[in-house]
Amino acid sequence: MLGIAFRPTPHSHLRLPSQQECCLLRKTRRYSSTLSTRIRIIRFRSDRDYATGRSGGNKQLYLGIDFGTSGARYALIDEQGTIHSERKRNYPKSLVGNTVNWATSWKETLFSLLDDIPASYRPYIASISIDGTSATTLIIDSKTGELLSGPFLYNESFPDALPTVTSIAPENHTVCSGSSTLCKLVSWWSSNNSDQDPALLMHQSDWLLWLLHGKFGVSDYNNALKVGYDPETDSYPSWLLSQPFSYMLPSVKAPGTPVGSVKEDITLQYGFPKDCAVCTGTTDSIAAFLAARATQPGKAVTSLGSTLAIKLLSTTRVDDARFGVYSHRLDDEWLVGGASNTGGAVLRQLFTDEQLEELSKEIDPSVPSPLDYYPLPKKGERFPVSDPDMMPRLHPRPERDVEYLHGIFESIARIEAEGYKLLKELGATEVEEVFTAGGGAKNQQWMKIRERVLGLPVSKAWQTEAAFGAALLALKGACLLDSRSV
Ligand SMILES: Nc1ncnc2c1ncn2[C@@H]1O[C@H](COP(=O)(O)OP(=O)(O)O)[C@@H](O)[C@H]1O
Ligand SMILES: O=C(CO)[C@H](O)[C@H](O)COP(=O)(O)O
Repeated sequence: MLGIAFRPTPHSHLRLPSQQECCLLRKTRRYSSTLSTRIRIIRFRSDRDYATGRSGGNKQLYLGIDFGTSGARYALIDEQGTIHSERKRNYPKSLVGNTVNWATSWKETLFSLLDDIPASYRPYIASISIDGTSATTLIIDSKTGELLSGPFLYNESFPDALPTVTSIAPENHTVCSGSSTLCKLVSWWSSNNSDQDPALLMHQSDWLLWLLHGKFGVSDYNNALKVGYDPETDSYPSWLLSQPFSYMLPSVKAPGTPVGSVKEDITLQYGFPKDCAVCTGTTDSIAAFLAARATQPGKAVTSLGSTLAIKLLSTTRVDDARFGVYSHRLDDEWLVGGASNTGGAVLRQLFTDEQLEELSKEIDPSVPSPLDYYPLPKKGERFPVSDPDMMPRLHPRPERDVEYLHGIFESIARIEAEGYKLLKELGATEVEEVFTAGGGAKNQQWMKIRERVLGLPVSKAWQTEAAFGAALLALKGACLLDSRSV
């Protein structure tokens, strides 16, 4: 599968603390391992710094890899946030019978992307992190690493497990949704617990990182949220630890925490430094939030990828499974939001990216569309309505495709607006500005439609690729390692 090659061009925007500043921060022990502190430091840099793209001349590079719904991409940055190389690959369709063998496809994509990194950069890669789709779950043999079951994808629903999950978890807990990781685990357990060697639950990014560092069962508190991990107490709750399958749960660290070095055979094959660190990851929509560099409560990021995931920085935590609302931890603040199944996947069923681009030019975003759809790629919705049986609504289809597309954009914008309205009603900090990430961020007409429907400033995020956010986690992990060695 040919990737789409980007020329390795330095983008001089993000001004991260230079090596010297990192050392100073560490020496004064003021340096917080929290990422929001790091992003705040970045934010307070003057625009002049960004404009001049001052390069620290730093040789160390940090690799972030984003495993989204339709494809994966990497970003290779330095401490100044300059992107030295980036590349995207769609997933090869590794079929087993008529079904896609996702684990093989992701593994092939991971090592193809490592192959894509220019060899001249590889000896300088100090650390790596990977983000993946949330609640995408694999059941692994904890002795051999063999895949016992799954992957169960982020939007797959297991209603058979809901009665058990709702009987053990607190009311309206995040796990009380058919697509939660815990429902996937309970569904598997109910039909496999008797005859399996010690099995282990891994999330997509945990598993991909394990391929690099070789240590079983390490996750992060963003990916572990939907299996029941409590990011506030930074522990699994007793109602979960008391379950017979609790031995399958991974250990949990903060995103961007060093787990180990890249395995020797991989460092030799690719020419990475022998101490290249592999750091815990996060979910794709949180990586997109990190990339957008929003650091004040009230700022939000909408990831317009195959799905529509919203993340609002809030001083208050809000969780309510009735509506698919949950709060992720971002160091000492909360990312409140949810993920709808609407979004780019529906668009891709109807139009090619080229058609989207051409038809969008004919849309007048200032004129509301009278068409009222609920665009879904198939049955099932997670947020702002949690209903595994909700059917797509994409009719009547007008004669002209441009009118149809306008109606779909407007309808997705209405779902986005409903999502932010719901978060406010549930007590989250009120949204005041929305940055846009993902493939949909390139569409100016859609951006204007969203701005009109949301009644808020809506703009393209400063970095629209989640891979950049994952690279920030790799940078955080490298700084943590340095601070331990000071
Ligand atoms: N010009 C465009 N306008 C709106 N949406 C677009 C445009 N180009 C691509 N997309 C959408 O972007 C999505 C891919 O975005 P991406 O962030 O790569 O998704 P993911 O990471 O979820 O796979 C596709 O579903 C596609 O429909
Ligand atoms: O829609 C998705 C795939 O792109 C994921 O669900 C997305 O990661 C949102 O989950 P979270 O809010 O936990 O990050």
